[in-house]
Amino acid sequence: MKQANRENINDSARALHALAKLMPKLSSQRTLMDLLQTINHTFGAQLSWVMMEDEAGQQQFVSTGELTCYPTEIKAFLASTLLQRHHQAWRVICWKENSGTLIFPPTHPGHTQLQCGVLYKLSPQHDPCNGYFFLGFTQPQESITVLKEVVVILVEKLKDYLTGLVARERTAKEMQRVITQYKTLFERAPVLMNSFDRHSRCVLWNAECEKVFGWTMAEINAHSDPLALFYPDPEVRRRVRESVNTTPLNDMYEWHPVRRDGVQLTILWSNISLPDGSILNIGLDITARKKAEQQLHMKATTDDLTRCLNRFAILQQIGAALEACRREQADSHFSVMMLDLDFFKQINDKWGHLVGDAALVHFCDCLRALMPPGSALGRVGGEEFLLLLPKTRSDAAVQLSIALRQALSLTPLKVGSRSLTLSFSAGVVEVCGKPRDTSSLLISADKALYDAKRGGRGKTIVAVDYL
Ligand SMILES: Nc1nc2c(ncn2[C@@H]2O[C@H](COP(=O)(O)OP(=O)(O)OP(=O)(O)O)[C@@H](O)[C@H]2O)c(=O)[nH]1
Repeated sequence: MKQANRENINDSARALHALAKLMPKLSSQRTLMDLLQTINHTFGAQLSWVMMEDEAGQQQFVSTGELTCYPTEIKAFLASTLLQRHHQAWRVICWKENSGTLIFPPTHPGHTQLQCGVLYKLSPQHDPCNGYFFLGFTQPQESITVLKEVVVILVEKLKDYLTGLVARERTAKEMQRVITQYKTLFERAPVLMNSFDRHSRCVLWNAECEKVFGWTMAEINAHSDPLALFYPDPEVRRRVRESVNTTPLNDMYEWHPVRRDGVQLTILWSNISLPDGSILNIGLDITARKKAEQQLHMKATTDDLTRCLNRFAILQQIGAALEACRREQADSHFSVMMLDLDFFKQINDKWGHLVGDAALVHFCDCLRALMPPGSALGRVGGEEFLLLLPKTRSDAAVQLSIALRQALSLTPLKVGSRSLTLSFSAGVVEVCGKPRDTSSLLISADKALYDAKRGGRGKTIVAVDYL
């Protein structure tokens, strides 16, 4: 009897010693599986498991040891009549023998192998750490009642870890949810989003970027200077780099990066420099919108037949030239020439309306070929045109009209096998010093043109009254 008591005391001492050694290892840095393995190893157990349930009813089951067991077996065991009957009452239960018959079905090796076990109910329901802890042995444990007490102390300590674990998992889940949300937003947003680190390596490149530019992130990073793929001109690259701001801007800047196939795009970019030296770029591809706007502007300012400016657009340009002259800007003198095809009604009547149209186009083509850079041609009426010649004196304008007459006679309009030589009259107004307004300028040009017509057509007259 004394011998048995001494052995019991030794067992208790061993168990307490093991517990003391184990305590420092219950570090929150380890995984639950690691912890259970350490517990098994410390107490010489062949099975340990933890079954936990969170507020959402989601169960987590971790088991380790020489004996394998599954959540279904444990659930059935926990729901067993005995445990349910004592649902409220018990905190810790220990089985001295045949605990395997309670837990495992007869076909499971653990059914006969598992002898002793201690089951601990972690906390009441709805506690953040709600669940069960089990420690089992395949060998009979003389000191099982001592182990039961040791498990009580152990689990109290373990609970701190498990509570932390539950909180960490909840935070991790929430973070994962937020990350997934942002990732989805980043990936699927119909805006361009990318980021480059401080070594100019692309670290983020969303699906819209790949779709719009045609490059994958790997392809971009294979290039020594990824920015050069989009902006081949070093000067433009320098300006792009300079545009990066440390704070997000309300305004976005318009840039014209090149697509993989060489097509130039119009993108509105907001480039933000982040504290770690990386750059986040958010952009909007407005290439199609810009093109539509340009087409609309073209339509609103161009004459359909001759492709020169329409009345509204050429008068606007003449108005702007007068305005510059009014502000006495250097080199703001200019000439305006009003041109009108001679006997155009007869061309229509003799050759037909289509040939009349072709004559108008031919006349404009010949004139365009001679126009100095910066000048503008507009159609103001049926066969009447206005030519704006910046920094041009009236004698140079007259010379231009002479050159045009030569060109028209050298290259008559071909109509089948026949040729049609066009003739025109013109009135020139030179503007320098303090000008008047557009309408008085046009009246002067019109008068000069009228004089040219009355004087026999095919000539150019300079309006002297305007000078
Ligand atoms: N084919 C064609 N004819 C046009 C167009 N617009 C105006 N016309 C015609 O141009 C002719 C202009 O005739 P007029 O104003 O008498 O001038 P003109 O015959 O050139 O005579 P002068 O200017 O005095 O030399 C008219 O018959 C108009 O119908 C056009 O877009 N296409």
